Amino acid sequence: MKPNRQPSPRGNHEISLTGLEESGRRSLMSLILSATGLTLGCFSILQFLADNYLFASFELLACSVLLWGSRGILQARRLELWIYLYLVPTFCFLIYIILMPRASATAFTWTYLMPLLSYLLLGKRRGALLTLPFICVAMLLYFVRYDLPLDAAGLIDIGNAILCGVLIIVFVHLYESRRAQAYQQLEYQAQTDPLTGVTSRGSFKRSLLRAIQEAERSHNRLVLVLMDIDHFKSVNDRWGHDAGDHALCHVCEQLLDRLRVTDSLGRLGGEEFGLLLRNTDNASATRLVEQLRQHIVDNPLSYGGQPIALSATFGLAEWPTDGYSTDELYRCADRRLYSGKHQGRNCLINGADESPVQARTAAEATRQEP
Ligand SMILES: Nc1nc2c(ncn2[C@@H]2O[C@H](COP(=O)(O)OP(=O)(O)OP(=O)(O)O)[C@@H](O)[C@H]2O)c(=O)[nH]1
Repeated sequence: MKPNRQPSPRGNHEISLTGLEESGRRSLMSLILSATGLTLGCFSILQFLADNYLFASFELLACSVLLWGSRGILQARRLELWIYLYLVPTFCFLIYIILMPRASATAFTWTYLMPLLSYLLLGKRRGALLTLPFICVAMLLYFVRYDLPLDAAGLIDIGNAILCGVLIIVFVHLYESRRAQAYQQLEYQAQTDPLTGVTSRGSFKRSLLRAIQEAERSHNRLVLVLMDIDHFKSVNDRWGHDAGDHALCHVCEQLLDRLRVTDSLGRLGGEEFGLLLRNTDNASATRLVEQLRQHIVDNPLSYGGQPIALSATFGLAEWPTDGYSTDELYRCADRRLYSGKHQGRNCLINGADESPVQARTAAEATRQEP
């Protein structure tokens, strides 16, 4: 029943990846920076007590930078770059504490943080790519540094260290795969109207905002069209709610058949839809919407072998002529849509005089007749 095709790319998936997922990563990164900063703060006190002043001062400095960064990262522009700038020096430092002159024999346990941090902050693929070389080097250096005997006790020590590291990597890899899948599903559900499969209201409005921002930069025009199916209540009343649901999907299919891949279609609620037509002006959009309107009329829904006639009314607003902000543009298209409803439905209103395009076209044709 769902239309299986949406014009693509819709822009919304991009938004989601840098939206839901990124905001999660951002707050996680902030938390990790605070935790690392506080840990280093504690260690700097211990280093001071151990008269290791140089190291203590370095840790205190790093602690201040990290605590400051934990706030800054919430607004930072290039999140991924900052993640690498945090992870690579941290991993180098974790390796260094295995090698430093008076290092504790248990210092290598810190290397187990590597897979956790990189998978959580970079995801599965990039997390694995960053972790593996660092953890291999760390293990190698540890074994060289401590020269473990190859008797039973030494082999058990080596086995413990390696097995624990491998298990952490496997678990974190599995966890991150599941988490990424769950995020994708969540994003899809948040962006998609479950009945028709077209973009949801929230996602459509975000697309409109982004399209306006892009149009501001590129000095292109764009058109917002609001569409409402006519007398939809009587479809439900006469044929039943299931027929109404089929009618909604059917209309979406008719629209998607004709839209360009750069256009977007969203369900704004009930039987009202929004069309976002990028890089186009009022005149070209009017031609397209007229075709869409006619296409819906010409293709009634076949339900249980019976044809159900459908039609829709459209209100069109062009950016920036009819409104500059999303709200202004939306209000203008909405006013025209309801003006079309009052003027008899099954029509398109595209201009300030608020008369249906069809009526004007027919009047012009009559005037041109000899
Ligand atoms: N089947 C079905 N009906 C829905 C859905 N969402 C809203 N509706 C129905 O859509 C109908 C909308 O009715 P009205 O707002 O009166 O609009 P209309 O009958 O289309 O009249 P006009 O818009 O003035 O042409 C209501 O009966 C809602 O119950 C849905 O998801 N499925």
